[in-house]
Amino acid sequence: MAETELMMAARTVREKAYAPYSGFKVGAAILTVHGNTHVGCNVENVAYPEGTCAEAGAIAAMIAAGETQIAEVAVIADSPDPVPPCGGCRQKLAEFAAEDARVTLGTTDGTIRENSVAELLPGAFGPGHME
Ligand SMILES: O=c1ccn([C@H]2C[C@H](O)[C@@H](CO)O2)c(=O)[nH]1
Ligand SMILES: [Zn+2]
Repeated sequence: MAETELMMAARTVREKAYAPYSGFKVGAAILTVHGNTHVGCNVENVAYPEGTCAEAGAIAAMIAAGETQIAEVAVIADSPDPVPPCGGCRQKLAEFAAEDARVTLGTTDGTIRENSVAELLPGAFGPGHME
């Protein structure tokens, strides 16, 4: 099956990742409910915990562009199996995406896996828990 435009956007931004410490480049692309695409890549730091994930970069770009509603997400890495977002990124995605929003995880060789946001973060902490 042909790769989606969203995955192609993630594939392209992945090349720009700054990952000299892990050598593991990741690209992420967000499609918003308004039909716009925002991309991000991982940005590492010599102080390792200061590094940021590709998903976080794409979310930051979306917010900087004035949008808050994620319709779909694509994430890509050069790995044997599709790499799932880390725990922190699952919570970040849940902040801006409906539970049924699709997250497509891909490898550079074309394997994909699809999950909803709710599948990635079941029982998510949300605003309702603070009422
Ligand atoms: O979903 C993921 C998983 C990992 N990474 C990055 C963080 C770090 O720079 C490198 C290795 O963990 O991959 C992401 O950007 N997104
Ligand atoms: Zn992450």
